[in-house]
Amino acid sequence: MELRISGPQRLNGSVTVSGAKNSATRVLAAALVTNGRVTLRNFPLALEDAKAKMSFLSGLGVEFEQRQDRSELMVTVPDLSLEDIQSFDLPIRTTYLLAAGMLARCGYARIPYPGGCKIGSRGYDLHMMVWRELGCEVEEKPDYIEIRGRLVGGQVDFPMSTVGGTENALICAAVARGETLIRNAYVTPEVRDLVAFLREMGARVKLEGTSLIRVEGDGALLGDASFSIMPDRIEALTWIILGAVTEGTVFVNNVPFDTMEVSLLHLRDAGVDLFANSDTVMVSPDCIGEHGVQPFELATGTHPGVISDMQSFFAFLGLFANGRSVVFDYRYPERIAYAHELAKFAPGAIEAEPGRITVHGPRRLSAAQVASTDLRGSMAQIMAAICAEGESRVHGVELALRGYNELPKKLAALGAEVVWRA
Ligand SMILES: CC(=O)N[C@H]1[C@@H](OP(=O)(O)OP(=O)(O)OC[C@H]2O[C@@H](n3ccc(=O)[nH]c3=O)[C@H](O)[C@@H]2O)O[C@H](CO)[C@@H](O)[C@@H]1O
Ligand SMILES: C=C(OP(=O)(O)O)C(=O)O
Repeated sequence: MELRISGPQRLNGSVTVSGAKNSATRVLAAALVTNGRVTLRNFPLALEDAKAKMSFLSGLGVEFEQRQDRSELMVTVPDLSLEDIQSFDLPIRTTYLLAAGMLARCGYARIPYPGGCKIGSRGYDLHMMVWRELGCEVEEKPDYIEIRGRLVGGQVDFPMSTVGGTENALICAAVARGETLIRNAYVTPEVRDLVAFLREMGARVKLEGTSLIRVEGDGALLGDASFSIMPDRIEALTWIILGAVTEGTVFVNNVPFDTMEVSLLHLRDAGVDLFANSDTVMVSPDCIGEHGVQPFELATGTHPGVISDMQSFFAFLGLFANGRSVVFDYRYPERIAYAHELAKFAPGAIEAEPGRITVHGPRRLSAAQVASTDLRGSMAQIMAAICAEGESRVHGVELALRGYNELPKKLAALGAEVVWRA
């Protein structure tokens, strides 16, 4: 899918941040461990990653009911049928989170190999470690990973900060028989959301500090739950940065400030002074002082710092800064393919090498034809096209739709004139 955009465009209007992709898609998998009915509010129903997971789960017999107008999703899980899975083609990252529900219901699981954005090495050995530590056997088959056994409590020691590993261990432990201790857990805001959801279903999860989690399970499925997905901090930052540089007045609603403090601090340090109340940010030309956006240097890494998924938006902001900005990414040093595409809007302004992107600003952007390489990179390219002089084409924007709920509607609400081509 291609997006054609004639710029530069000044954006005005208001946009409401949706439920977080990196919570909703996890909570959806965790809903498999209930024998009750789950109602998910603030659920990003149009998100491609959520739709892909729902479609796979429908094939296993999971029943969904949607209320589009209220962003609600009702989930009921009758018995799962794993023998008839026709295709294991599910190109999203968190397939491994489906294992807990399958194991708890069927005594075995068959899950697609984890996909997701191609942003460098993304192993899954720690997931296999989780299943094994909790009493199961794991076999890598040609088309899927098979896990067999009954989940029993155990001790999971992570050798590194892993979001996915922590989530997997949590969901498995919630339906395992006995106590599970998760050490060196990595508790991000989205992981906290998952913990809150598991508790809502009746799981006994105790956080001791931020890196030790104790889960008490009795080997049974959990109960009913009604839960509201947290707003997406990455989406919030996207609209704030876009609003700040397009010289209109943009209101961003439903901003989860407490989950993105460091990112907002970096924006302020760069001279972008936001107007904010309890959950709304207003950005207008007045937010940027008379000396313009200031160059900055920052490193993405683990929470509460700037996470890697926000990297491309800071690189984009660097194009408007008065001088040389540097963005380091220690977690995903190979996450630079998009930067080569972004550079086409300002030849010579961006140097990308593994782990480090240098941006020489300020630059007037000119139209370009670019290819999406990953979700956040695709969105940064759309932002650049809105700011660039002339008609740009961004190819492969289905990657952006993986992570931005109702993107066409939101761009239209901000007055962006864009043409979507299949
Ligand atoms: C710590 C971190 O920054 N996590 C990010 C990671 O989460 P995601 O959950 O995808 O990845 P993890 O946090 O689990 O993994 C972080 C690192 O550990 C490695 N690893 C992980 C699991 C495993 O079994 N073996 C293994 O080697 C990965 O290759 C990766 O380099 O990507 C997401 C999408 O960009 C981001 O939203 C998360 O903020
Ligand atoms: C890379 C991302 O997601 P995933 O882990 O689903 O590929 C992201 O959300 O930016």
